[in-house]
Amino acid sequence: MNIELIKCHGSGNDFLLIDEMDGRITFTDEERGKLAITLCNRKTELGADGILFVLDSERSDARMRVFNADGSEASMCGNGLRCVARYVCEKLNKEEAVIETMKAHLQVKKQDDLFEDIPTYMVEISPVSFQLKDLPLQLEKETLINEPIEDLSEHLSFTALAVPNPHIVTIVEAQDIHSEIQKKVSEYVNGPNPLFPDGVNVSFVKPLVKGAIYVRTFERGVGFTNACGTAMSASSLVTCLNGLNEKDQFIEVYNNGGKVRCVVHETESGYWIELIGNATYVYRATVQLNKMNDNQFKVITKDNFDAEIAQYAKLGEAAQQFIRQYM
Ligand SMILES: N[C@@H](CCC[C@H](N)C(=O)O)C(=O)O
Repeated sequence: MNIELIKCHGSGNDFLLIDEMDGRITFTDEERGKLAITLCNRKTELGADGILFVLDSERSDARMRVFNADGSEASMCGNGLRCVARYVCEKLNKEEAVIETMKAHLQVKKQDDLFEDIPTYMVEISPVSFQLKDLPLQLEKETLINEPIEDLSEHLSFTALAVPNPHIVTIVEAQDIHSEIQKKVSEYVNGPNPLFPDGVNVSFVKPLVKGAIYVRTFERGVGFTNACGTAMSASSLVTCLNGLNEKDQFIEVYNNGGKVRCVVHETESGYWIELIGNATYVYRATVQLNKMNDNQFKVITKDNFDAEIAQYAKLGEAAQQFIRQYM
């Protein structure tokens, strides 16, 4: 079978986007997981952090399902949702839309370009929960806010939250960002362990100046990525709770793939976060897939979005220059 796909990224967190909306192509869940393992493999011509499947939705404009590179399905993906937002808005010729995800129907909206000629979208990150059962994190307490987790580290304090995929966030000094500790902690909580039966995304946050933070994330089901949208949203919220940033104000979130902008809101029903950033297309490809032969595949056509790639490289360089001043 032939599959048409778009390689895209949000802050260098890259995905293969496959449209199942028009019914010409559809997969079972088992096939989606296997496809993610095969096509996301970095040793192949494609390679990505995950696959975004775009499907029809009964209530919303479209539905997104996200599979990590290891074949596991995630309940949410912020950077991926921006790419899906662009794809769906352009397909339906709309400026805004609602996308169904595993646990919520979320607003997405085209924004003014974050940087010259960079297609930019806002996506809603919600619901947010601090209940440990929602991650899950198996500790004898209901929440964990700025507290050590004995098995992980003697000096780090973590906040656990689901947005709604699971995250732990710690605010650190530059030396912790550059040390091996994040890798050690992340591999522990994403391997067989008594605390996180489903694994967890692990973010180290370094405040840069008021209104600007740097976030590095080890993603469940992937490993270290250039950026993780839900993690940057969760981290922005945690910095507000710690008095480092303000609600309802822009927080510039720098990462190894560029930067996004978050705004934390609190309403009667809880917190939600605006995640604003690029939705960049890298190439459009046709892939010939042999399902009968272990998903072996061949890339038949590949058309690069050269102008978009070049423009994003400028944003990436400006972001890295900013980070270097403070780290
Ligand atoms: N990269 C994503 C999150 C993808 C899912 C995550 N690895 C998980 O398993 O929860 C993002 O941008 O939010």
